[in-house]
Amino acid sequence: MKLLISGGGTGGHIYPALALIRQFKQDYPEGEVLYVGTEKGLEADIVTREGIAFKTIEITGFKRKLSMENIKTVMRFLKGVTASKKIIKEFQPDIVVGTGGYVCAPVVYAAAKQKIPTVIHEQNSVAGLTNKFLSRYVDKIAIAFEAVAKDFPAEKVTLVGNPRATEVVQAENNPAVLEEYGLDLSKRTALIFGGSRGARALNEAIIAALPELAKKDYQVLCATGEVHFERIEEAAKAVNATNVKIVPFIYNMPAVLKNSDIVVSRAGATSLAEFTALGLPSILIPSPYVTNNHQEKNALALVNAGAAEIILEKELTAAQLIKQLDHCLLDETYQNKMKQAAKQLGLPDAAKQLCDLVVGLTK
Ligand SMILES: CC(=O)N[C@H]1[C@@H](OP(=O)(O)OP(=O)(O)OC[C@H]2O[C@@H](n3ccc(=O)[nH]c3=O)[C@H](O)[C@@H]2O)O[C@H](CO)[C@@H](O)[C@@H]1O
Repeated sequence: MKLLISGGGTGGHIYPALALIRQFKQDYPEGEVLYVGTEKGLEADIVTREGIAFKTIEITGFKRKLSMENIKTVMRFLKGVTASKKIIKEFQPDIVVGTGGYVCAPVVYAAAKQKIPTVIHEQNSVAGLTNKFLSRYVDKIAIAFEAVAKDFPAEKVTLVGNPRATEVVQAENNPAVLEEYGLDLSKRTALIFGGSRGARALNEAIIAALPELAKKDYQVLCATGEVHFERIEEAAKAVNATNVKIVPFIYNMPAVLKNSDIVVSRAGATSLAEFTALGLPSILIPSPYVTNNHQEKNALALVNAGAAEIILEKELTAAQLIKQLDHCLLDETYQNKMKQAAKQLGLPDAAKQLCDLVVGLTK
């Protein structure tokens, strides 16, 4: 059986694809997989590290405003469809899956036009532009939040959750993983990251919080994203914050998540699926720069259940961040309540459900 999968731009679309691939390989050891992404997206780094066959096409996303750029984007989309058809012809997939991000638009569209069974996975509580476009052409739409069902044709929709949830739950627990980052295993640990590419506002708050954080008896691991890394690392050194470790990106996130006590992050859907699957308390700072403010909606699903706290970006200050961090980390009863509430929301068998849905279409 041959699975062609496409999705990318950011980690939130890539990691669910990788989790599906892992499940597929487990269930069908003879199966073949090809991943199609772009050269510029994070997938070019993340997918190739996993040793998965990887091909690229050239494509850019639509701007919301009418512009010359969009005319070029339409041209690139059509070129992308042609390139995808070529890849499909060579690989001869039995099924094609898209996990979001603009790269999967031409790939999944080309497959659907060639009558190959197609599935898209929507991670968010609001449909992304690419998935909305593709929903007309695909056979099935797998979703992770009940609330997004209304954005799609009802007869195509199945609730499966996010396959990355399964992956983090099944990942081997390595309690010593924090030592790789120079952290102390006996201390409580807060993990901080602004989605897969880092978030400027969160990074600025960290810089301002560093002098206070340096005095805490808990420790912090902060993934800044490539762009902001050096500046923050220097700021941590300047205040001698030895209990705060700064890295650009964490490649072994499942193990790190399993050994953190709390996480501070954006409210990307894949991250939230990980936190809830593991029963990990979180403080969420939704990105206000995303389609239909979907991260705030994602976040509120956790906040309303008592699994997370929220800080709106416009209210984010170093003092507010430290206040909430102290509360969640130091009040054990409260922390345990958050853990239980988070776990209740987790859908840890999502990868199996998605894989069965995908393979079921080929029969
Ligand atoms: C700005 C933007 O458009 N963001 C979207 C993007 O976010 P983004 O790509 O940030 O997505 P998520 O927060 O959902 O997922 C990030 C993924 O990257 C991993 N990770 C992150 C940092 C790191 O150092 N190492 C690492 O492995 C996380 O564990 C997670 O698996 O896709 C999500 C899922 O469709 C959407 O909900 C977000 O709104």
